[in-house]
Amino acid sequence: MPFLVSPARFLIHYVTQRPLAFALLALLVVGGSASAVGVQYAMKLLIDAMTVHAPARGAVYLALAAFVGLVALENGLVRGASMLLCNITVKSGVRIRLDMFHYLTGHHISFFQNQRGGSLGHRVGALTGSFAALTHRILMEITPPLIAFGGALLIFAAIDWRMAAVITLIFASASIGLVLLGLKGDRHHKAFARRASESGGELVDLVGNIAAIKAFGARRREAERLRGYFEAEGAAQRRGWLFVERIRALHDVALVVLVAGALIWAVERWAAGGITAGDVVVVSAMTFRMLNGSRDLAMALIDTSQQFSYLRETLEIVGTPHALTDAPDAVPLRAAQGRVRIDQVRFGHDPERPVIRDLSLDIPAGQKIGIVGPSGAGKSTILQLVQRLHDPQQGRILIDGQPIDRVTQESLHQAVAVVPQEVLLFHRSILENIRFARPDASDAEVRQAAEAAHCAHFIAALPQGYDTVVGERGTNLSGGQRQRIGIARAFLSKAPIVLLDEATSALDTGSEIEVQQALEALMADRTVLAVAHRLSTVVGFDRVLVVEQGHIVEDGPPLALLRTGGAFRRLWALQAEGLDAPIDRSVGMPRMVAGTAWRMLGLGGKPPLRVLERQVAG
Ligand SMILES: Nc1ncnc2c1ncn2[C@@H]1O[C@H](COP(=O)(O)OP(=O)(O)OP(=O)(O)O)[C@@H](O)[C@H]1O
Repeated sequence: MPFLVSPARFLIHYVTQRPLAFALLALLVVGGSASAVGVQYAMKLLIDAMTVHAPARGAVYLALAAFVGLVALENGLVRGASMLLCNITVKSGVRIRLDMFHYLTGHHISFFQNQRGGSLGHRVGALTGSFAALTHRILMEITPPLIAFGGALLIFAAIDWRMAAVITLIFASASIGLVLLGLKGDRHHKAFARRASESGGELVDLVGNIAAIKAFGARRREAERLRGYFEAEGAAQRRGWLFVERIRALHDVALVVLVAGALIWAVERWAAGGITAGDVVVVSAMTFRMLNGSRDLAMALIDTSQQFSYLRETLEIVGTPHALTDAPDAVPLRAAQGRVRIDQVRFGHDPERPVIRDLSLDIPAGQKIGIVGPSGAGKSTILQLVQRLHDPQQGRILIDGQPIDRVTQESLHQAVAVVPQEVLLFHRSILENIRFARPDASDAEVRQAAEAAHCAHFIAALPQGYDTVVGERGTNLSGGQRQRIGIARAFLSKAPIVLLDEATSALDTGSEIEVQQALEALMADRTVLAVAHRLSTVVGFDRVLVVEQGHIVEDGPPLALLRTGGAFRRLWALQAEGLDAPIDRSVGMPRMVAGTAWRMLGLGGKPPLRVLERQVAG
């Protein structure tokens, strides 16, 4: 979005979205301010009509009618402007936040990893606030005193040009002096904004980690830590606030002196017969109004400048160009079969230090591939590359013959279902959470997916069944239940390609059996790439890749690899030692996994661990 590059373009973009409304608003503001000037002049006419030697009732009532009429007009126009501004601000606020949500969610995943979620949310809200504040300041606080000043100048010039000149000088020097002084306080306001963002982010972080706070009995300790943030924010706020109050006080002193001076001068001129009593009233009223106006104008200008710098700072973060975009001629992916081809791919988060080196791989549609290897070898990165979460520095990836960087990211993500280790759930009902994978799915389809993913049983036991709200990030469900909801989503999505990233490694024995069964059902008829630490979970797959330092060091059917005694065999031997370990010593559930592997191998009867070992060892 090009308008995110500068505050001025941001403002202009949203003002020009509603040209008629803003034009009408400007008319109302100008009309209201001009009426306010007219009120002052009508007051002079009224006093003059009353203080001539033989007052004519008609002239007095005419002036009175003009005075009252203008007061009513001014108030009517100002109220109309306020109501219209309220309407525009609310509508623009909705639009800005939706635009920002759309833009933000287009950022690369690493953008969010480097930001605090709470702080980003705060900033999106603040953009709306800045737009509202700036339109209000410019239209309601800067325009009226400028028009009042122009009108007053005309009236003063009609009475005495010297007075007009003096008043101009006073108004201009008071406004400019205040703005210059006020801008010196900018550092206080910036410090306050920074502290407020820090303490807001800290609070969001704490609420997000409430389970850890309770688990470690850290409420008191964290409240003390939070006190530090709040007090620092409070001190910064006090410094900025008091700075503004000192400027206001200075202005008040100047105001008293200047109003008194103008009034004495006007009275002297009246005594000398130079001006009328009405002139005296209008001079004193307008001087007072203008000096007050100069303070309001200066404050509004200072605030506008602060809002601009805050807006600029926010846009620099939120408006960062997207790192990964759809190609201009991108078309939706037509993924019917789910064949995946990785062709000479080289990728590194830092291009100088590749994580994946010259990786080539052809996965026919429907094939199930297990990716194993030591930690940090690049296994998850391969899955990320297939989802186009990163673009390789060299080579390309194709799905059903279409390069994934030439298709829309949305269609790609719809063709690839991911079941991660930690399934992310929304604070919504189970039904909505499963349906998230395909919003147009009927209730019956959602239920079918849940049944296929072995969820139906535990959902039926929940208080409101499918309508049960799962709690923030699904905390009301167990890890295994969350995992099966993730699998139900993948079922519902009908994606021909499924990526499993350590989908079972965090589960206990009981959960793993259910999840494993759900996964087996999901994998049927789909192309599967599964990263697994537990080798037994991939022993029934068509093919296993052993990845080391971004290379494929072995590729073949798991049993054949086990017999040849290479890298997979070595990894297996290492884990097989754990198979005989007692359950409570083992991490997870080796015995159960071995059982699953036994079934996957199509071997009947009881899966004795040593027998399994011997079987795969040939
Ligand atoms: N966002 C990132 N920025 C920089 N380096 C990263 C990032 N994510 C991963 N890496 C690095 O890339 C390498 C491969 O990571 P990857 O997660 O693919 O390994 P893995 O084989 O899946 O490991 P594990 O089995 O421990 O999950 C690691 O050295 C890791 O530190």
